[in-house]
Parts: sequence; structure tokens; C-alpha cells
Amino acid sequence: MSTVLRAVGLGKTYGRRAALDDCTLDIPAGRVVGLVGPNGAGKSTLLNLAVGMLAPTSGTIEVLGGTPPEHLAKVGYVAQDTPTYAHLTVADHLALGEHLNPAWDADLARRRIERLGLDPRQRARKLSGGQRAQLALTLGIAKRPELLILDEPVASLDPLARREFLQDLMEAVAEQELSVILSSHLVSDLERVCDHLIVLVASRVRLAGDLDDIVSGHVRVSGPRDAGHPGELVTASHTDVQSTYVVRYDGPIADPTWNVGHLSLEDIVLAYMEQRREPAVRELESVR
Ligand SMILES: Nc1ncnc2c1ncn2[C@@H]1O[C@H](COP(=O)(O)OP(=O)(O)OP(=O)(O)O)[C@@H](O)[C@H]1O
Repeated sequence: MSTVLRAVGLGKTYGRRAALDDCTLDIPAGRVVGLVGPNGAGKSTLLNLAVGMLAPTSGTIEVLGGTPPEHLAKVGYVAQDTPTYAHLTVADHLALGEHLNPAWDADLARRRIERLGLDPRQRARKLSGGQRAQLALTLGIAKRPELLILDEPVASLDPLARREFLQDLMEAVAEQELSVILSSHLVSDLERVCDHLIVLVASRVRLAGDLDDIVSGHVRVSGPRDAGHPGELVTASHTDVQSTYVVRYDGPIADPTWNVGHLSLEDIVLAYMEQRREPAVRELESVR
């Protein structure tokens, strides 16, 4: 299986502050990868490193087998706030895309713009936020990239526009051989479109894996206070008599000490986000 993004010990600091710390990742090709984490976690930093807009302070990153921005022609990037040129028309944007990108698919771009009902003569500043996001996605897709990177593309969209945007993205994934890395705060959206998830909290990768494995590999257990816990601890909460843990645990828990509960993907992501002021999960003690 080929890899679209490989990071080893990747770090980026601003002054003495780490925006991304010791990030090791291996993202397989052909996946739609969700990147989630609280504000300031380092998501945009990771994506900017992936397109070569930032240089690492430590470690290495490879995208499509090269050091960014080596293969930038094969990478589509829609930055946060889906930037477009305010004074250029929709048609100007397509012409610019054609001029700048050797593999530009003019037919695909025109058909998408028609289907979206965008007026080619309209200036970008007069488009709604949703229309601008769709225009930016069109530019990203028509480039015919091998990897499409989207930094919070749906943040400003209403629920309907969000759904349409994600449907269009999924169509593009189905039609083209495309890998996607998509950052968002909306776990339910990511759950709908992604098959792989990365959770970034306080500059560190806390969790990375296929969605199915993540959901099947975590449970909530509750039992007598301070009786320890099975598996690897993610978070704990206590009352006077009872402890409840979210743990990483693969397989059935037969021990009658524990009441075992299912966790949704959102529950799991939130549990990792709760760790933001605590040590990384691999440093936590696991009792079994
Ligand atoms: N140019 C910069 N100079 C100094 N610090 C920066 C700069 N860019 C980002 N940072 C810091 O790096 C950290 C990570 O920022 P980043 O934008 O990657 O987070 P994010 O996860 O994308 O956040 P959000 O969800 O709010 O977009 C933050 O603490 C931020 O303040």
C-alpha cells in the first residue's frame, strides 16, 4: 500500500512555543482522512507543512514520496476560509487555474460551475460563503490532484450547503483516484465522509487510525472506585463510590467488575480532547 503523507518526529515551533510536536504519521493512499482537534491544536500547521508553506523545525515530512513543496503540482490545497480573489470573476478563477496547473481539467471545472448554478461573470466578493467554498473546491478538484488537502472548508457553511459540499467531495473521490485530508471541528461530518481519522491535541497526535478500528477499539467501563481499569486509559472520572473510564481496549471484557458501554466516534474524540492538559496517552499508566 502506498503512502501519501509520512511524517517522522515532525515539529514546528514559533519562538519557544510548539505548534506541532513530535508528529509521526503514515497516511495510506486512497483514503479520506479526517483531521480533528481543538482550536490551536496544530491542524493548519500540519497542513501547511504538507504543502511546503511552512518548513519543519524538526523531523521530516514526505508527501507523495517527496519533500514538500516538491510535488505541489499533484496536490490540491484549499486553505482555511477558502480564499478566492475578491475582484476576479468565477471565469477568471477558472482561467487562472488552467494557466497555473498542467493537468487542469477545464471540462470538469465548467460542468461543476454550471451544475452549482454559479454565474461565470460574478465577482468572488459577491459570492456567498458557500458559493466561495464551492468555487475553491472546484479549483482544487479540477487541478486533478493525487492528494486534496482541505483546511476547514465547511466551517462557514449552513447545514444544507455543508451536506452538498461534502457530497460533491465524495463524488470527486469516487470519480478520480484521489486521496483527501480534511480538517474540521465537526466530527459528525468527518464520520460521514472519512475512513481514517487523526486526532491532534495540544500539538501532539493523540490518535490515528481507521474509523472502524477506532470505534471498535475503545469502550467506556464503570465499576467500583479505584479498582483499576482494563486496557489503556484515555480519560477517567470518579464519584465517591464509582469510577468511569474511557479506555483503549480491543476485544470483549468478561470481568463482571465492569459495566461496559459503547462509545460513538464523537465520544471518543471528545475523550482525547479532554486530555489537553494531561500527559500524552502513551505516557499514561495502563493497568491490566
Ligand atoms: N504565524 C504564527 N506565529 C506564531 N504562532 C503561530 C503562528 N501560526 C500558528 N501559531 C500557533 O501555533 C499553534 C497551532 O496553530 P494552528 O493554526 O496550527 O492550529 P489549528 O489546530 O489549525 O487551530 P484552529 O482550529 O483554531 O484553526 C497555535 O498555538 C497558534 O497560536
